[in-house]
Amino acid sequence: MSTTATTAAAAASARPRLRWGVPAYVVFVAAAIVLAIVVPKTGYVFNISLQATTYAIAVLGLTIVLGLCGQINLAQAAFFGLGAYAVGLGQTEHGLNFWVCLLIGSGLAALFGALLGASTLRLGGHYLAMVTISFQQILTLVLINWIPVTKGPDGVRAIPRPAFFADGSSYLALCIAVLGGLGYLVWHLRDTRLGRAMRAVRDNELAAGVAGIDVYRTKVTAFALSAVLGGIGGGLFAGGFAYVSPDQFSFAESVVFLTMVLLGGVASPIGAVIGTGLLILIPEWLRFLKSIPGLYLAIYGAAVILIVLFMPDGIWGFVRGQFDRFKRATAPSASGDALQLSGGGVGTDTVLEVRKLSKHFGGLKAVDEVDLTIKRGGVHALIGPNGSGKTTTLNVLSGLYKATSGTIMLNGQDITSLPPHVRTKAGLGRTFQNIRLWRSMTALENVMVGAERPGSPVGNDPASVVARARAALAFVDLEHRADEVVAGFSYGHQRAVEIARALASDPALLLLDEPGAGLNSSEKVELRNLLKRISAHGLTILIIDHDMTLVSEVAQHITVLNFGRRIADGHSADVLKHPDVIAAYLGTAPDVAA
Ligand SMILES: Nc1ncnc2c1ncn2[C@@H]1O[C@H](COP(=O)(O)OP(=O)(O)OP(=O)(O)O)[C@@H](O)[C@H]1O
Repeated sequence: MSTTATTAAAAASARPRLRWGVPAYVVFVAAAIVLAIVVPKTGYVFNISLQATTYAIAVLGLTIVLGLCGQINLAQAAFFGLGAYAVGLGQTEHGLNFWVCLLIGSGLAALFGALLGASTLRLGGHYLAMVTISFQQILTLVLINWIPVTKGPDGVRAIPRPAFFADGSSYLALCIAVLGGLGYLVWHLRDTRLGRAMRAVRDNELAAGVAGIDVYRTKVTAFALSAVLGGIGGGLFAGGFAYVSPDQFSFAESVVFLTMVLLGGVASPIGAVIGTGLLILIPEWLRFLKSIPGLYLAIYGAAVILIVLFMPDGIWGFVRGQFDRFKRATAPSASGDALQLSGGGVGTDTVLEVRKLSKHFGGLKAVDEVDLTIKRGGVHALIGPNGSGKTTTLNVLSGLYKATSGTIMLNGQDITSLPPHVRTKAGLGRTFQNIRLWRSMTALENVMVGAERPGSPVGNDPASVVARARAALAFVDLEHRADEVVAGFSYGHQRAVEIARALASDPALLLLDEPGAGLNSSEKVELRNLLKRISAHGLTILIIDHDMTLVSEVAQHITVLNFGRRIADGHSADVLKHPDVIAAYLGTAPDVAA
């Protein structure tokens, strides 16, 4: 996803919830419905209004898949078409009820949306865009060529509207009500567990997986939801215009949908509605120029380019930015509760048992038959010179790399072949050498995702999740910055939020990859105190760090790697005096010992 879209999302994340927001929204939608019913409309105004309303529903879908989840979808017109043809053919050919057809159309769109989302298992970025374009083209070809079923290029005519909404005004009012309802749901989706998971996937997929989010399922869900909205919009479109044909659902229309959401602002459903309205109205406003060949298109194109150029976050992103400048800071609320860390519960005194773990990259043995036993409680350090295999070991432990061979047992459970989010559920928490926060989200939202991991002690109760996240932030002395977007935090504070996110998940074992890297001396003192506090709460830590002062102060046990092999293991004081360790750190070739 683009940086600008992320910035827009950041601005949206930072906004305080307005108490008058919901009533104002309801009044606005109600007013639009009343207008649709009472104001007499010519056929022209009706057509424009109906097109804008049904298109806006489909564009809302893009707010989910692109705005929230960061996945490109260039097939929204195909889902729109699926809904439209289901309503058209279902009623005219099969005598089905309008609502049943709308349901079938949305269901079909959801199914194909999920299938398209399934391709994200292997594809992303440009390749994903190509897959969505291919799907769009296939659907267009099917609509044109499968004549016995789709009626081909002639399209489907005389599509009826549902009873009670047969006249234009009431049908338009129905469409506005559906748009209003769906817009409300999409607006609130971002603050649900699923919405936070989508935003986490958008901002940093790797961190999302390690925080316990099923990244793949989240993307598939985003695609399916987006497609459902496309299907509903298309179904209502078909009923409204009574006629559908393949050219209405071509790739060009998918590009129009995408332009609409980018123009209005991808981060918000309001942006989707604004973008849709404008892209439908601008050509109408410029209609008088059509007598001069080419001029109309040139001005239309220039207007869109100028808006995108000067408002990179879309029109609504720009407007929000102006409002946010005058926004008063909200007073942080206190959690009241101290963070509870169970330390992984009871069981054997061994938290992690690693046997003959290897990770090879081609001919390079980055980790070579390493044994590691971590006892419950206390701090265990994994040290070694640059390139000795420490981070690779952590990546294999947390499931980011597949082990070449060996076994990993966490609390007696074999986790060797589990995906990252399932290992997190099993009790692993971790931070990264290069901080991986979700930068457009607030500190609180980042930590809430940690608290929401599957199997977490707070379950699904939103109030408990917030309370635990606040308690975790208080633990790292950052509760006063809970509602700020983390992109503006200092390096030290970002590290602390990352640790709070891992703590909130109540892990059995906390893996910290060079938490001291990049910190100044006072931040290092704070880090040392924090590690001691965590350890005092009974949570077991495996830490990688190059700062031997920090390691010797906090760790009771040290394992040393060199060239991917374990060269020493034991109590800190003994290991730091070990001749092989001294040789490895001074650059002398070691005698490898088990
Ligand atoms: N994805 C990868 N593909 C190929 N080689 C890799 C990959 N990741 C790590 N390596 C190699 O594996 C070896 C161990 O790297 P690793 O990052 O685990 O070392 P490290 O001990 O963490 O080093 P540092 O202290 O500098 O972070 C290095 O030679 C590195 O180049």
